[in-house]
Amino acid sequence: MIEAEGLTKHYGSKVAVDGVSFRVEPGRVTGFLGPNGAGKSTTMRMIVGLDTPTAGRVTVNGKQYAQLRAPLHEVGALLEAKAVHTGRSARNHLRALAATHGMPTRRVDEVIEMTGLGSVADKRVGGFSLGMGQRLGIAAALLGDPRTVILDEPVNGLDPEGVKWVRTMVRYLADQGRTVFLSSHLMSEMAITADELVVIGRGRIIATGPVQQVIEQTTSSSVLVRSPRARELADRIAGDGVTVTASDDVTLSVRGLDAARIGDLAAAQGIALHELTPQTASLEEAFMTLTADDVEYHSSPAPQEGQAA
Ligand SMILES: Nc1ncnc2c1ncn2[C@@H]1O[C@H](COP(=O)(O)OP(=O)(O)OP(=O)(O)O)[C@@H](O)[C@H]1O
Repeated sequence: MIEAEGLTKHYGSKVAVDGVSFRVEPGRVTGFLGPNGAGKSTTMRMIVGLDTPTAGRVTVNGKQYAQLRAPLHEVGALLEAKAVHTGRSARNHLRALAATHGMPTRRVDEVIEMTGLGSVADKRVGGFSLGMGQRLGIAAALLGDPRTVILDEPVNGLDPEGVKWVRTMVRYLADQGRTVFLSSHLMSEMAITADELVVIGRGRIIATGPVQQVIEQTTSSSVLVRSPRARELADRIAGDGVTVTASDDVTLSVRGLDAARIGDLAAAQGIALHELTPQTASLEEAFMTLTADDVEYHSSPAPQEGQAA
């Protein structure tokens, strides 16, 4: 279990993480989701003691990282998808890590097996593809058989097979009862991979909870309506809690009323409908809605939705 309380990090005048509180439970895959620069890496670095909080605290199984007696058995982390530039083989790289931390050599063979590195374990790490490098990073994170696994953007730059492998791996680790916390800036990926979400923007928590719940809370569905008397219909139904956007003379997008109610209201007015289609926002749209005000740099100004014509 990871618990953050009012966790804050300033770099000079820059507020990278701004009073975040959240819990990451064991036996679940928890996605840490946010746009670039949101504060994910900084938060993860604080969890494993690589950065010191300016305020607040974060604990793993009730203790701050520095207080853990055997940190590598408690927490394993893959923090940067950096290639290991070494002429060593993967096996020797892992053996060196294991020896440094007093772990048995047989554990190296186990993690090589777990991460599917068997066929390349004796090849030079310097020649590894990004995908193989990620597997090696995960193998290193798992060396201490940690109860908590933290992976920063583990699927970044991977091909579809590599992405699928990471997904299967984190599920396997969570099913073993471990706490699994992985970051991503991709909602679509997290929706498939994670059970729970912690969504962050500009250093602040925007949403937490089961994936489906976060999506439903964010996704405001609308109804596409076509009618030859669209403007008249818009005037009749727009009002408290109902937003009507006209894209042309015959087409409306209605929020705040379901399709059946719009159909009934139109029928009561004798207004013919040529189309009545519920629209559900995609996952990416839900994420964009969540983080719209929180991305550090907009590539272009966010479009404004117009009110009823
Ligand atoms: N060492 C540092 N010194 C100054 N500013 C930093 C430092 N590390 C991070 N920042 C800033 O803090 C903010 C949060 O960065 P962080 O890397 O934690 O975000 P992130 O969500 O992991 O994004 P990304 O996916 O782009 O890495 C950014 O504005 C970043 O520029």
